[in-house]
Amino acid sequence: MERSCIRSSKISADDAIKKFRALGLLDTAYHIEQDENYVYIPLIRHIGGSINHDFKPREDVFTGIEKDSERRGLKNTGAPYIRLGNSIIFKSSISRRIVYKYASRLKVDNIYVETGKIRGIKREPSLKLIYGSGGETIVRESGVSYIMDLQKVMFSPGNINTRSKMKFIDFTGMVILDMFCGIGYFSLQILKNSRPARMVMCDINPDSIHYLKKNLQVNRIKSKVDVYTGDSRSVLPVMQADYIIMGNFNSINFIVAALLRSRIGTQISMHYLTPTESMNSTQDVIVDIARKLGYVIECIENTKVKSVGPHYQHMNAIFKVSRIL
Ligand SMILES: C[S@@+](CC[C@H](N)C(=O)[O-])C[C@H]1O[C@@H](n2cnc3c(N)ncnc32)[C@H](O)[C@@H]1O
Repeated sequence: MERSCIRSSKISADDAIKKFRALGLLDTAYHIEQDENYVYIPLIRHIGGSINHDFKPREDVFTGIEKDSERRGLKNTGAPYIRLGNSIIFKSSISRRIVYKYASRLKVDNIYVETGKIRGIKREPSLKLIYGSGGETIVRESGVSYIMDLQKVMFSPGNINTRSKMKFIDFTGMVILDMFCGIGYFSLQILKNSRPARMVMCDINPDSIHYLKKNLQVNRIKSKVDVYTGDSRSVLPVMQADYIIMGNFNSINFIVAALLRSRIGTQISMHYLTPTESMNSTQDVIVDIARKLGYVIECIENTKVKSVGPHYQHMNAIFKVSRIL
């Protein structure tokens, strides 16, 4: 259905959505949509700079299912779920008798229910398959296909902006180290859009490495890549990287391994979890830790990725090594 909307670049979409929600202009009856380059934010009316876009109404799925289910006296319709490619994940249990309706209306192959938290350092999801045969899910995002088994490896839809941001940076000719590569969340965007001289990738979860290798093939990556399975503090080779990606909430515990593989000018993109009240100061603590280890680093960017629960923030800071003492 044609609606007014603001077309935003992926990098600024989060801020724009927040702004229009705060102004009461976001039309929540429609899905926010995206294509290769832009995010389309539905608005309740025309404003300066808005354009028309064909949106899918949110109610389609729910109204139909709710009507059917009410007639049959069934509960938990309209339960929150997230969609990842050809699969959906319900946050809480749902009557098995209406599950197939979601499958047919949303045209998905697999339906899972979250049974607990993401487990351990390998970040293994706790998902129960309640519809379909499971196995591989394919998520297409910003021109990259991510293949994975959602019961074996995690995929955070909330990190979309940080992943797609990678495609706007030119990494041509650089040596990149991805210390927690997973299935290639960040590095596939880089490899698809730039031609680094070398990409060294590591993850401790063998299932992630299995899907990473598959994703490198499916996305026809031609650059030189070296893949390591194990703890990035112990299995990584001696090297000097131009850019280091640390996509792990505990990256602070890996700072020695990262600094040892840096040189003057290296940029380190570090993800970390911090209490909300420290979200603008934790980066200074990291600078101090590096200093004590003999590395002068400066924080050149510190951005919020997403809120994690009511009191914590997932942040991404970029540090530049300016001196080695
Ligand atoms: C939070 S996940 C990455 C999520 C991802 N950034 C996204 O966008 O969805 C962190 C990854 O670090 C890996 N990991 C944890 N400890 C590790 C270690 N010591 N060495 C290497 N990889 C590790 C996990 O297996 C997991 O794949």
